[in-house]
Amino acid sequence: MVNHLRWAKLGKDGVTALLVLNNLAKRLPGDPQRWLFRNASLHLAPADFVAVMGESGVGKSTLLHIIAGLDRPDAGHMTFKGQSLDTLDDDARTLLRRRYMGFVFQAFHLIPQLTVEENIALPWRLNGLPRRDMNRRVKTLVERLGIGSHLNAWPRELSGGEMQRVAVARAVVHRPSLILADEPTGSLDAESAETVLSLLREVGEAEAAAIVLVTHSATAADWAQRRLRFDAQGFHPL
Ligand SMILES: Nc1ncnc2c1ncn2[C@@H]1O[C@H](COP(=O)(O)OP(=O)(O)OP(=O)(O)O)[C@@H](O)[C@H]1O
Repeated sequence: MVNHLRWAKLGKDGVTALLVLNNLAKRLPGDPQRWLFRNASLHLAPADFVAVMGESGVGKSTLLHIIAGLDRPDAGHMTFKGQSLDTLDDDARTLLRRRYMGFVFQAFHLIPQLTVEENIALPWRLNGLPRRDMNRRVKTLVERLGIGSHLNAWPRELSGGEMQRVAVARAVVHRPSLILADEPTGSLDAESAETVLSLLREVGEAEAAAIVLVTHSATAADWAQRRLRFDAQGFHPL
């Protein structure tokens, strides 16, 4: 037990881990006799930027959901900021996710009843961060992402690429420690994709936030410091 905790807190180079996945496994949702993936082990330090590639359906989104506490593994262990996630209940996971994580969902998941500005500001408000700094933070992000003229629009009025950039702004607005981005450039042209990736990298550097970027794009993956392939046997260096 002591050894496990020591390993969880310190990487091989002695850097304190932000996130440690230790042999995570998940059964196939529709066929629990079979494994979707096994042996998923990963060590992320603050400011790490990792790209995860892999065939469609291997479980990359499922893995991100597990890291965020939106799904549970069927085996294995996880620690975040040195704390074991294995025994946390759903409320505690929600609090941890809200404060320390930012998630860019593949399907965006913007809230249709909120404007663009309200969607982006939501994590800021939910965390009770100082209101006086909120508008400036949102404005900086939307201008950087080229969606500044849509602040008062409803999500249904946006193109797919605009929705995706709103989702990116919402994922980073509260300066999370860990950004989980599921295909965050999938709906974007090359120039917008570059804007999004440079913003993610900049936020990562400024806040020492770690980034897990799931992508099918080799160009997008090139922005990361480390590239990994994910399959039914876990992670492999690319
Ligand atoms: N809620 C669910 N119910 C049933 N099956 C599911 C559910 N969620 C995911 N799956 C299945 O689990 C497998 C992994 O899905 P997942 O979305 O994690 O893969 P992925 O690697 O992210 O794929 P892609 O690259 O296409 O986004 C797929 O076979 C999918 O059909």
